[in-house]
Amino acid sequence: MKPVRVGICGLGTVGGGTFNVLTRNADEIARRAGRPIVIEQIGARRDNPLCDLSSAKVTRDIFEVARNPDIDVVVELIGGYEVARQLVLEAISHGKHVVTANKALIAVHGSEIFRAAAERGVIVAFEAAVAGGIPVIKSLREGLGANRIQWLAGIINGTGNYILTHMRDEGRTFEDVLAEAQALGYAEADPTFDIEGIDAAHKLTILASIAFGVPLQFDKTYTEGISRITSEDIEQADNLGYIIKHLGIARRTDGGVELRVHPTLIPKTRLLANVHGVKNAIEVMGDAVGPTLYYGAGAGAEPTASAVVADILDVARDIATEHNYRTPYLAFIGIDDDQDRLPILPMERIVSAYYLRLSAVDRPGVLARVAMILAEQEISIESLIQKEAKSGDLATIIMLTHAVREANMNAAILSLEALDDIAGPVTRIRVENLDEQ
Ligand SMILES: NC(=O)c1ccc[n+]([C@@H]2O[C@H](COP(=O)([O-])OP(=O)(O)OC[C@H]3O[C@@H](n4cnc5c(N)ncnc54)[C@H](O)[C@@H]3O)[C@@H](O)[C@H]2O)c1
Ligand SMILES: N[C@@H](CCO)C(=O)O
Ligand code: NA
Repeated sequence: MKPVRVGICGLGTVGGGTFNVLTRNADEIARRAGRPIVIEQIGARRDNPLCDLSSAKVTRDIFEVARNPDIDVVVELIGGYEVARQLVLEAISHGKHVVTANKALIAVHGSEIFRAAAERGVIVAFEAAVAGGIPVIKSLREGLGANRIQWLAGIINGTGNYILTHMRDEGRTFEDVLAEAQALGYAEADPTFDIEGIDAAHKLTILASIAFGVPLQFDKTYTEGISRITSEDIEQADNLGYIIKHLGIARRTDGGVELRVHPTLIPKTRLLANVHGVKNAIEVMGDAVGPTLYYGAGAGAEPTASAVVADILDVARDIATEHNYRTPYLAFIGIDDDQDRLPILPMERIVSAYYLRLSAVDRPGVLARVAMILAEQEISIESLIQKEAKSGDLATIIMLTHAVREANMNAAILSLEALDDIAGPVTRIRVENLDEQ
């Protein structure tokens, strides 16, 4: 059987892992693909010391790989937006299938890329782009194909989860744990993408597109990072039975789709609350199957390579198929129905429960005034703790509320902050209550 010839562009963490997995497991992979998969050429600025390149053909020009007539599949692992976009479009225009781990590229330029691929009859596969080694794209596209997806919620950034876990368990500083995550190859080239939720928003955009058949709309995804989470909030959440995680939530409602990434209190009893370190997990609720959970390593050289190579395998199996009959990689391609027009909801229209932390002057009537403001906005309190201030005359009030529209909560917070009794800004963290809605 004719081999499938692969060109790898970018030989960093994921590129190196992909080279090593493809080389080490070549026999097994060939049996599964029904034909050998060979690395025909590598485009890299520099060699990777973790790879034995003694019999590899290496070029410093990645575009040479995209144009190489002896290559069937171009694997884009350079990251970033513009050069990656040009490289992928160049490969497609030369009739090559593409495998990429680049969520930024898919979330922002995906529509253009998938259209070009559909016109040329080639595949663009991106399993590694979301939650690293976890086959969540495959699960959504194939395994859950019968379902109307109601919501999905996931810890989809390994670096952020690694930081939250080690800060909480070992009391280490944010900077210290981030440096470790970078050294382990988990972080993006610009780690603010991880910390500020941009990377998770890229991934959520992709998941929502597949789950709900809506176009990729990264710019409409609400994005809030973890850099303002304090150890006090982590401790208070803990006392109340919750763990704070950085969650991406996509939920279908009658009015549209909620698409949001933010720190979230999750009850400790939920499986998602027990996903630690670089591990990711995505819970998907389908109307037929009910809740399902996908768990595994969300970043790292070989876990991510596992997904890259699985996509190469898929391409190898698919190569003989007439392209008009392929399952589109994003659900919306070729579909023009109502789902295409489901809007992404502005944040004011999402519904969530909340954790609030306030510093209040410790004097009679304060709680009544706080309760009045919440009542005016139809916010019902689920539990309330008031703690003596360590010094001075301030008390800390911690509240959990029932679910309410974000617009009502915004209005309540404005009124609370305007009270003379309340010192400083009100801390608000959303609480995961998808099962109750
Ligand atoms: N690291 C992870 O755990 C992980 C997991 C999932 C997805 N990803 C994605 O995989 C991609 C690669 O990430 P990485 O962690 O391997 O990054 P990396 O920085 O380790 O590797 C990128 C490599 O590409 C090379 N490169 C960049 N531009 C080039 C050019 N024009 N010509 C030649 N070489 C070029 C760089 O020199 C570098 O070696 C990114 O899109 C990232 O978001 C990474
Ligand atoms: N920087 C990303 C890599 C995996 O996509 C993360 O930490 O999750
Ligand atoms: Na994946």
